[in-house]
Amino acid sequence: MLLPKKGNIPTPLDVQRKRLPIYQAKPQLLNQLRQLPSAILIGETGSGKTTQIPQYLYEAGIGRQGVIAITQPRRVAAISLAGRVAEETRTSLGKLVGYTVRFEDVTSSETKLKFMTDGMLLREAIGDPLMLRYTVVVLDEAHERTMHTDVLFGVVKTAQRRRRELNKVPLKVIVMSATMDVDLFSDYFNKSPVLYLEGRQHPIQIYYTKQPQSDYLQAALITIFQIHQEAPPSHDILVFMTGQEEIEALARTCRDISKHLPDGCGPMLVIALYASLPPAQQLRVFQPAPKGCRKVILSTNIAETSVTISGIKYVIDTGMVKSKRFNPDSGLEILAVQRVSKAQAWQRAGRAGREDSGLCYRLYTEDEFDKLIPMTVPEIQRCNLSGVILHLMALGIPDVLNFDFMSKPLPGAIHAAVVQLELLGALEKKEQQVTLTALGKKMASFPLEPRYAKAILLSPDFSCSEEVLGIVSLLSVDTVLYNPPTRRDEVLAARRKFTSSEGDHMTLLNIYRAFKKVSGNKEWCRENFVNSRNMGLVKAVQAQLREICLKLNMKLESCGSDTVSVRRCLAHGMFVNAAELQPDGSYVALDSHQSVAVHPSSVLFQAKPAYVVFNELLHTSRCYMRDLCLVDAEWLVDAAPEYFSRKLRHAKS
Ligand SMILES: Nc1ncnc2c1ncn2[C@@H]1O[C@H](COP(=O)(O)OP(=O)(O)OP(=O)(O)O)[C@@H](O)[C@H]1O
Repeated sequence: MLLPKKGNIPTPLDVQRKRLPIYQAKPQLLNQLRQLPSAILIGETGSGKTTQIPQYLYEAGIGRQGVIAITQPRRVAAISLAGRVAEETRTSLGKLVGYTVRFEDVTSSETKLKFMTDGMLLREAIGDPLMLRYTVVVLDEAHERTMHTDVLFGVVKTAQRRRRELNKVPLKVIVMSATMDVDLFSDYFNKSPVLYLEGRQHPIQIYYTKQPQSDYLQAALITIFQIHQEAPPSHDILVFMTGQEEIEALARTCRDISKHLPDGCGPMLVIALYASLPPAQQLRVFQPAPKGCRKVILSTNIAETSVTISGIKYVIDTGMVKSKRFNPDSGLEILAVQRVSKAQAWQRAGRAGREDSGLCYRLYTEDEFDKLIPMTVPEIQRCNLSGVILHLMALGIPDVLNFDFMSKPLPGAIHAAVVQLELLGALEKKEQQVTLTALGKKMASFPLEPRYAKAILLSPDFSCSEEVLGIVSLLSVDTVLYNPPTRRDEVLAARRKFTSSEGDHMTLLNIYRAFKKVSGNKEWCRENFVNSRNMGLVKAVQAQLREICLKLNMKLESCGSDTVSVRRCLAHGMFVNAAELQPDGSYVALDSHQSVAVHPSSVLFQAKPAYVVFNELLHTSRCYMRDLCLVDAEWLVDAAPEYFSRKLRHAKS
């Protein structure tokens, strides 16, 4: 039962639902959606697309034979939206309305409206490529163009076509966003009609800076406190920034400053929000601040789309985002801070004005805004594709190299991914035909990058599965260490106990072992600058990975103090990211021959070993390798003999 029975008194939520711009269009929308196999739906942020469309469909009996899936690029959105829709339908979460995200499934056999991350729907499709459980798939926030969303577009389109051919229950596809390239989407989904939703509920005032800002963090800090001094305390602030370290640092500064404000300035509750926070921690942003206290949320782009955080009146947009870029010539993926697109800027502004009128301060000039690219470049055109290709092969897509991508990956990127997967032993090429090997099939069972999956799968050969599982779990979480700049000497002293001359992976493993020895004792974590929340998440990830290993009948052993075995195993998984020390003290990435440097945060910053493997490249003033592990050249040659005999010779010549 979704709407109140006749005679029931409408609740404030019912009243709110009816005030949404989408409500006016409901009969007409349902009429069209009932007929159309696919539709593109465009409506302003906050018009009610995500929360209402699934309910409207269900109420009207559309797709009732199965489940209506609503995908979101981010888990925090999937969880909070499911909560909101459950509330609106007056049902308990997990019954009629549920959600599925990595590590969490809050659904039951009764669930008909299922919010999920696009990655989860993609994983489900491995076991059920026709998606027979679902009658409708709503692809929300399609403009985000994450790797998963783009692959999902193709997978959903294929499932829809195959179901028609096989005379199965049809699959309805609805693609939604406030900001997208409608022609591109419409063409891709067989010239689907585009439905436009008129109007927005609350106005949003946009302000630009008069001059370009050289230091957006400083500008953000000043803006936060200007608002804090002038606006009523119930008006909360949401600030968009680029990453965890920056957010934690600004949060500390805000907390410090807010202790010394003049009388008349109320208290401030500063909350950080970024992807690697444990889910419970992320959901704190949705709780109201105590009365008289202003909530200031410092967030990465994870709060950019779909979420409604009640109380937010002000949005401060630094205009910057940290995202990946891929160079298919070098095969290297780089994480870099860059300007947002116009679509992202509009989404950010759209987080204000959800419950009332809002204000958005853009910390850049109007001229700078005009120069932003209109749409975010799809991830598929700027990331390493090896994970996607592996996934598509596991889905049984016959001709992966010619997969029907909405936007074609860069020429060379697919080739680079295939070469990488061949090197890892996941694919074989026979007469132009690429097939998944037995190892590749196993690699695809892990929700991890192929190189980590490979290291885990090889770990029984080195009798070090427990250690490798621990390390991969540690790497799957943003950071488990606190590095407060004001307490640098204390941090260094505390870290020294765990520092391994064998590199960052082994150092992290030492810390993780010590953490487990004291059973995660909070006091110990504080003294050692360890983030106990993130460590808790590491344990959860490890448990999930262990479960997958057990399903694959792997023998999980610990190698105790034999760290050489662990490093050998890592070298076998991560050899594509290897670098060699040059006579002049610099490093060269062996795959691309690009010049790279050791990041100052690495324990190997001073040591300069001859060979290392690294996790990722970070591009700031230079191209830095982050998270390094000391390896022997012999192990690299062992891992990929032909490849390294070529590479090492080339690097030396
Ligand atoms: N968790 C919530 N708490 C309070 N109000 C909410 C919540 N979720 C949604 N709303 C209300 O419902 C409105 C519509 O939200 P909905 O997410 O459906 O919009 P949308 O059109 O999908 O926007 P967007 O494109 O920004 O995701 C919001 O503007 C807000 O007023």
